[in-house]
Amino acid sequence: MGKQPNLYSFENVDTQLAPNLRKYILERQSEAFDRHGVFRIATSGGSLPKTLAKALLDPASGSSQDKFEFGRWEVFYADERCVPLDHDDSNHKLVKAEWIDKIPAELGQPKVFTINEKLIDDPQEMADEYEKTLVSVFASRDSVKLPLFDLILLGCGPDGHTCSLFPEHPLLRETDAWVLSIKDSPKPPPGRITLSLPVVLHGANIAFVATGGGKKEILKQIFETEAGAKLPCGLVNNGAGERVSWFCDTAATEGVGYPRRSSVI
Ligand SMILES: O=C(O)[C@H](O)[C@@H](O)[C@H](O)[C@H](O)COP(=O)(O)O
Repeated sequence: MGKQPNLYSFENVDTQLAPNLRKYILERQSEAFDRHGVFRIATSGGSLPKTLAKALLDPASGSSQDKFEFGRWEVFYADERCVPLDHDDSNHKLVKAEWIDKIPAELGQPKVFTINEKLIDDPQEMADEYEKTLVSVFASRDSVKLPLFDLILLGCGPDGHTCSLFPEHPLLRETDAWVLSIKDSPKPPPGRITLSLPVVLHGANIAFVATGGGKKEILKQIFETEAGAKLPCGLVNNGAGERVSWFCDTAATEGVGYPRRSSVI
């Protein structure tokens, strides 16, 4: 398939998608440790954290020799809602409840970079501060043009959005800032911060997780139409090519003509 994104499609999420996603993430972890001794990931919210939890923590998903070393992970948010960290709309609250809080002590604890909840009324200020956090971790903006995440884990909205980058929104044209704010998100809540498209495209690896029949129409558009290629998910596919992998179930890929793979090699 050359420089094209990989589209993996599995009959079953628990017994097939999760173990394959586990294998994929273990490989990315090992590459990252070789690269710089830590594994830097960014994650979205939505339905992703629940599926991710199955890949990361369900013993049925892999052999005991293959271990995640969470103590060497740094976890960032690809997008976050401007709400307190204990609010039901918080992506951090969801991610924490789904897997971070469930990590067995012997596997270590990741370092998690949350938003500053004191800034929830000022999304731009929050985005600027989160960008400063990235700058402090990924070195100065002067020397590093874009932060290099080892893995960016994303969802795909029914309208083709990803992170909090929505179709035809002016934020898609932002080329300077690493972290952007949005006050008019079509998906509630309206105030959010998000990684910019150039930061997402720069990721060493980008994985989408999209499951269920509710995703099939948008996947057909993204993979098969010119209009779909211009949606945020399509822009990631086109901009990052073979660094992009989609982990889907057959309900989501039904009718998609693009070549599908059934296991991570
Ligand atoms: O804050 C959010 O809403 C998410 O981070 C968002 O980017 C999500 O990943 C997509 O909307 C897909 O969500 P679903 O997987 O629930 O459809």
